[in-house]
Amino acid sequence: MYHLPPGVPPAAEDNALECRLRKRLGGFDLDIALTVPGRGVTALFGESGSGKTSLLRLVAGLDRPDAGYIRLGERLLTEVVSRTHVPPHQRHLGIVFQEARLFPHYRVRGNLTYGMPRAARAQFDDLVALLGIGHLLERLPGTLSGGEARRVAIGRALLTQPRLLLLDEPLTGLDGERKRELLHYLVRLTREIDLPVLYVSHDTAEIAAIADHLALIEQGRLTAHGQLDALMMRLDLIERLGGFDAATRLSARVVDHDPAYALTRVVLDDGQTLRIPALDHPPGTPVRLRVGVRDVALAHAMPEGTSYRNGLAVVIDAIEPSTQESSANEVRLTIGHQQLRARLTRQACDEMQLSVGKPMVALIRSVAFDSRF
Ligand SMILES: Nc1ncnc2c1ncn2[C@@H]1O[C@H](COP(=O)(O)OP(=O)(O)OP(=O)(O)O)[C@@H](O)[C@H]1O
Repeated sequence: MYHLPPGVPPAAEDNALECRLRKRLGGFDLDIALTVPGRGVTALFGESGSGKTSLLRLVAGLDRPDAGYIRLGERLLTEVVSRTHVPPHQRHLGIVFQEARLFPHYRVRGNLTYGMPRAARAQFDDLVALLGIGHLLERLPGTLSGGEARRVAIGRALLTQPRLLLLDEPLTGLDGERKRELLHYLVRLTREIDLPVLYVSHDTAEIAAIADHLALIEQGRLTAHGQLDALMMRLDLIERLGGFDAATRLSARVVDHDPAYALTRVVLDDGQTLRIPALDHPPGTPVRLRVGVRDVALAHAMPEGTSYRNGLAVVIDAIEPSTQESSANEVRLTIGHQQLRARLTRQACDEMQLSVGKPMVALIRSVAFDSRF
C-alpha cells in the first residue's frame, strides 16, 4: 500500500489541486495553502508582484518549494520531506504562458499534434472547431496573429490530455478586439471541457467573464478564496478586489430574440426575465451578465411610464456604508439564489426607508448589461 509522507493528509477531492507550500525568493516569502477545485475555472488574482507566477512555476515543477507539498488528485507532484519531485513533463499539466511558444518551423497542425497521445486523436477535430483554428492548420506560426497563436497554444496544451490546464495571463498583450475574441473562445472552451483550469490574471473584467472560483493572493499569502459570485458580494473585500467593486454578475439563460429591437430575453434561475442587448446565442445558452453597481436603481414598485426595461423582484439582504464613496451605501439584494449589488446614495436609502428584509424592485436599464463575455 502507498503511504503518504508525514504531514500530508489524504486527498479531499478527486481532481483537485492542493498546494500547501512555502518558498523564499530573495526577499519575498511565498506561503500558500490553496485548493483548486477539480471542476471549473479558478482565477488566481493578485497585484503585480503578489506571487502568482512564482506559485505557477512551483505547480508546473519549474521550481521546488522549501517546505510542503503539491498534489493533483491522489498524485503527489512535489513533497519536500520525501524528496518527491515529479518533473514538469510528467505532471500531466497543460500550460499556456503569456507568449505562445510554438515551434516556428512546424505548421499549426504539426504544433498541435506534437506530443499528442493516440487517445487524443478523436478530440482533434472538435477542439480545432471549438478554438476556431481549422483554417490555420497549414500555416506557420510566424504568420499568425497574437490571438490565433495563443488559440493554437491552448489547443496544443489540451491535446496532451492534461489533468489540469494552467493559463498564465493568456490575454495579456492583445489589443481590445483580439482580447475579446480570445476571451469568447476561452469562455466557450472552459464550459465544454471537463477539466479544472487555473487562470492567472489581474484583470477583473476578464475574471468576471470566465471564472467560477477566485483565489486572492496578496504579498505571497492566500487572503480570500471561494466562489467568485460569493466573494464579489463580500462588502469587506470591495477595496481589495479592486475593479470588482464596480459590478456584480448574474447567471442566466437565453430565452428568445427580438430582432426588430435588437434585444434578447434571458431568464434567471428564479424564472424572472430580463431584456438585454441582442446576443448571438441560441435559446438555452447559459450566459453571464455583468451589472454595474451604479446601473441598479431601487423602487418600492415597478414605476409606470418608465424607460427602464427591467424590473426585478428582489429582497434587501444588507446595507452598509460604501468605503468607495462617502455619500453612498452598498446595498446587497437577493434574487432567487443569486445576489446583485447596488450603490445608492445614503440620502435615497434614508428617504425610502430601506431596510434588510424589505422586498423591492431593482430597476436596470437594458443597455447597462455587459454580456460580451
Ligand atoms: N528568483 C527570484 N529571486 C528573487 N525574487 C524573486 C524571484 N522570483 C520572484 N521574485 C519576487 O517575488 C515576488 C513575486 O513575484 P511574481 O512574479 O510571482 O509575482 P506576480 O504576482 O506573478 O506578478 P506579475 O503580475 O507582475 O507577473 C516579486 O517581488 C518578485 O520580485
